[in-house]
Amino acid sequence: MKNFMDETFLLNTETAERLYNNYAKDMPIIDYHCHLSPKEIYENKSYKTIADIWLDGDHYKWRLMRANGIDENLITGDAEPYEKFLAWARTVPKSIGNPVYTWTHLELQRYFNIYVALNEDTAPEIWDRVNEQLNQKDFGVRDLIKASNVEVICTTDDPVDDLRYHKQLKESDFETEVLPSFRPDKGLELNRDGYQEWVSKLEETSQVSINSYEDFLAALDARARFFNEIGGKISDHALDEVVYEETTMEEVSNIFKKARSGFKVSKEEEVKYKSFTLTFLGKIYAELGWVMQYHISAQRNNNTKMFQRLGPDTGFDSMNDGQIAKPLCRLLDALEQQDALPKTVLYSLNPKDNPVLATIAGSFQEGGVPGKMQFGTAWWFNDTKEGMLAQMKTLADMGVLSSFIGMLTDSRSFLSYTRHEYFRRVLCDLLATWVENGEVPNDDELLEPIIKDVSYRNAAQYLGFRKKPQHLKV
Ligand SMILES: O=C(O)[C@@H](O)[C@H](O)[C@H](O)C(=O)CO
Repeated sequence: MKNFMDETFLLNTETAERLYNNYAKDMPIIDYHCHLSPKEIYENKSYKTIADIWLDGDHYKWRLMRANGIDENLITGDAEPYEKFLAWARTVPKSIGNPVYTWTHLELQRYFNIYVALNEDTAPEIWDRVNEQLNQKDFGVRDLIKASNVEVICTTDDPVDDLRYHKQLKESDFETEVLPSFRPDKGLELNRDGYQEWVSKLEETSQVSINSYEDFLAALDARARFFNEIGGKISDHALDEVVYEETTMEEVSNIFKKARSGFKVSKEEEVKYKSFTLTFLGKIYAELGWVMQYHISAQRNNNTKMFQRLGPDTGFDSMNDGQIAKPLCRLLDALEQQDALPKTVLYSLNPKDNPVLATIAGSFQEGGVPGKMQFGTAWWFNDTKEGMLAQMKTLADMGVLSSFIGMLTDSRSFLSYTRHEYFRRVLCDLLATWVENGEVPNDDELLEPIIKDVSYRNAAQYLGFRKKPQHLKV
């Protein structure tokens, strides 16, 4: 029997241990999608307690605590940090099998050198030992990022954001690149509250007077180029449902005018507006050489009472089960027909879509760009051992696993980089299984480059971070 989460954790054969320790373990991290605050990175925020860094914004933990019957006051309410930590310590042992159980202990091990299981009995000691370290001078978020060997962080940013902290970080001596991702969701949701205010902010930040849909597009273009100047290389869209209908600039201009006059537009009009706007944005991304990410099939903010109380991204979301294949293919094909399909990463929150996305990606690959179209890593409810295995097996079954750009944290916590270790262990154990079963030669000349590419080098190449010579040394 193995010891609890020892150095062979998730590595079930000597082959797996060799592959992970020799080729994955020490690779740098490129975290190309997360929700960390660039302000907190710039200010090198430090935390007083483990409750602050663990429980202040991580809705993965909040969901588990609710499922364990913990009162909301001890989750997002005004309970004392120590009481919230004890409530989490009561929840962790109940959550065996959940990745957050594993990540909790990986984080205790990797950042605080604590190798005991967290529960009510060990909580007081862990609270004291962790907080003592957090209050030392070299435990700011920049120290945590550096200790995690992170080379690039792509945050998620609204086009109307002034990116002041990205600019200041770029001018600072912080070695990790912190780059903005262009996330224009609020400009696509013209029937949602806040759309008019958002367009006004877009007008102000782009300095483009928006009196027509063409002006609106020009303003979006201006902001994308601003992001590009600051070093942005990636965009991101939440397509909770995928829609596409042929339309024209004239038709959508009239829809835009109707929306700007304060009227709700019909579902058909919304679809046409989104279709034309997404196609326009895709062309910009292609011209700038950016990567375009589509995060598909989230069903968000299901609990109205809690959405009104806590807002979005607070643990009340689920998978959507919409049909995505046809509209997604039509959207991508519209760009491809104009030779304007950018490098694209397709994620779905519903694993029923895994083979759909893997085969759609295969419909739009292009010579000269290995893995141009990516079936993206297991996302959100799927970034579990089984979810990662399912995604990589589907990709291997239907595409080229060795071109995969690998894992991201998608997190709001500065301790989440252990998710890359978790992923790399799952990857190496998967390849080792194929070797042990005789499906793949036990040949490190074959296996080493694949592991290093999927763990790090593909993301560096795909996102255009390859220019740093040290990238090529690993
Ligand atoms: O980018 C998204 O839409 C999601 O990742 C969302 O931010 C969600 O709250 C999340 O962080 C899941 O990991």
